[in-house]
Amino acid sequence: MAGPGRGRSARGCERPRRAPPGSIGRGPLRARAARGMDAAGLTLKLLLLGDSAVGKSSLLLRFTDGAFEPCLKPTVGVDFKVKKMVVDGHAVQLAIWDTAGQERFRTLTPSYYRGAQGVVLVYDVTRKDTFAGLESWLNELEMYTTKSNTVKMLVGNKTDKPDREVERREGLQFARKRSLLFIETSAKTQDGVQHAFEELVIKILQTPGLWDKSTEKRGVQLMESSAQQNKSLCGAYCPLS
Ligand SMILES: Nc1nc2c(ncn2[C@@H]2O[C@H](COP(=O)(O)OP(=O)(O)OP(=O)(O)O)[C@@H](O)[C@H]2O)c(=O)[nH]1
Repeated sequence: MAGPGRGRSARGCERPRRAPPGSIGRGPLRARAARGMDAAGLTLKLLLLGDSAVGKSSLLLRFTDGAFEPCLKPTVGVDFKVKKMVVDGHAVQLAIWDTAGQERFRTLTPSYYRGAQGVVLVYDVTRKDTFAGLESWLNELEMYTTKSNTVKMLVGNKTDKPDREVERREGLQFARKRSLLFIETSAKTQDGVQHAFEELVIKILQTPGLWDKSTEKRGVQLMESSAQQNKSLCGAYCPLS
């Protein structure tokens, strides 16, 4: 059965994963938080969730660096990247958390979820088990999320591959049933990737109470030591100094 941490491996390559230039990478977190609002405007916390190897890190890499790596190793613990964008005239800074799909690498679960305004829930359209696992991820989300109105987007990834096991209409149906935004993507060809994050941010900005100043005090400092990852993950805001 699929679900948090139970997805089968679908990588087929073992080359070590390198952090791309400019990335905060999979090692120690190097970001420092300041205040909730800064010159870049508002900072929003987004999470990537889904079974192992569905392409969460690849979507993040494509979105933040415009790159794709055919051989990525599993995320261990948590990765974190920042991306600035202007959406509907609003300058926003996205603090995007990439979580490990494999259970054995998931050590900080409740902290990931705290204060997230948006969640990208990813499955692989060529692996039915990752689609079946969505319910477990939604249950986990319900258990740990601290905001009742967190915006959720369902993403069916790897549409470039020929061996599809989940049809678009199945994804759409599931998303409708669970009140999720929905889009299909390919991190490889970049199809739909920018659109997915833009739509999510637009919806967050349209949701009253999700990003207003009352949550500004939640900003915390992210330390350089990897040991600190356990203790000081972001709240609603994670601005960098
Ligand atoms: N063809 C194709 N391959 C992809 C796509 N997205 C990711 N991959 C490949 O799928 C494998 C797994 O991708 P990752 O991005 O590491 O998956 P993940 O969900 O972050 O995995 P965990 O870190 O274990 O949770 C990698 O070898 C990627 O290159 C895609 O859109 N198309």
